[in-house]
Amino acid sequence: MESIREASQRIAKISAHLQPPNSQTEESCVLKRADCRAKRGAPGFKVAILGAAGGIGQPLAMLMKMNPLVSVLHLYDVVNTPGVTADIGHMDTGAVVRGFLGQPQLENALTGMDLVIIPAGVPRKPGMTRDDLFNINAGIVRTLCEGIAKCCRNAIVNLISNPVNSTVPIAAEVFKKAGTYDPKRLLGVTMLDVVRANTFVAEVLGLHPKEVDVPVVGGHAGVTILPLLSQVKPPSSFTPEETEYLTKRIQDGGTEVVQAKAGAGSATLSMVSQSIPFFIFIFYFHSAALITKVNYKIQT
Ligand SMILES: NC(=O)C1=CN([C@@H]2O[C@H](COP(=O)(O)OP(=O)(O)OC[C@H]3O[C@@H](n4cnc5c(N)ncnc54)[C@H](O)[C@@H]3O)[C@@H](O)[C@H]2O)C=CC1
Ligand SMILES: O=C([O-])CC(=O)C(=O)O
Repeated sequence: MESIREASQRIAKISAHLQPPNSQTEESCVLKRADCRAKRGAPGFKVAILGAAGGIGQPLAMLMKMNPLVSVLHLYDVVNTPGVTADIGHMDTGAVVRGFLGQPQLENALTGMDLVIIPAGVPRKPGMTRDDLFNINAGIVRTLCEGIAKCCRNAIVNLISNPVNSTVPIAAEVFKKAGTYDPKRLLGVTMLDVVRANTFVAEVLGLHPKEVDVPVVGGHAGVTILPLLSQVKPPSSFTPEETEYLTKRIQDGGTEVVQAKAGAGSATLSMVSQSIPFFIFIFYFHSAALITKVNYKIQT
């Protein structure tokens, strides 16, 4: 009869793929990556998501894996990246997916990246302002940006972690200290304010949201969010009541979701919904150098 030890070994071997020794499951595979006919280096952008196992990180990773402009996708988090990487990695789209778990793997996650997107950190709970997240998220963003300055100094950096009004300046200071700061390559992601503004204004005007374009300027917290209702396309006029309602709803949109989720986090799906158009915009208009690189790769 099979000993308990042998049975345990056999079960461990069969289920090895469920708990890869690290995010790269190479050790547990019969066929090594080097033996595969598909080689790396397909044309496209190399994208890292830091905080990839979270409420924003997971759907964002899925959409990035579906994006034909992305050739390599690195998923980094301090928890759960093996599972998310295995899941996303089974999608039958072109990008090569690799997972990285914990601080010791941060540098590998960042090396060679063209675009780094950061939703790492804690979301707020009902009763909190975004500023209440500062003490925790500032330190997280600082550490991640120090890694970026060291490992991919020319990458475009998109900060999602709140308070965006403060995490962007923190990142700027880290990059200035490292001598890598380029204001054109550091962006806070506030697209959600535009998404909400288009939705709410369209509702008031009785139009489809895709027919409406509402410019929103300023920051990403309460009264710093400034919808320019006088500049709405198509040109529209609003009653004082409509102006007050729209301004308040757009400015408090994040709080509306936080309260509705009742402690289970903040906006994730609406946040990610416009990410692909936003990041395609970034790919094309914020980095001529990257586009040149991709064109070059496609031609060779
Ligand atoms: N800019 C915007 O429009 C929006 C920003 N946010 C912000 O995005 C952030 C993330 O939100 P969710 O994804 O909902 O939160 P979440 O808690 O679901 O996910 C955050 C992820 O970050 C990871 N993390 C924590 N410390 C880390 C570290 N040192 N290195 C790498 N990863 C780390 C966590 O393990 C977790 O997987 C929050 O700060 C939230 O306020 C949320 C919605 C909209
Ligand atoms: O409000 C929050 O905490 C998350 C956020 O930034 C948003 O939904 O706009």
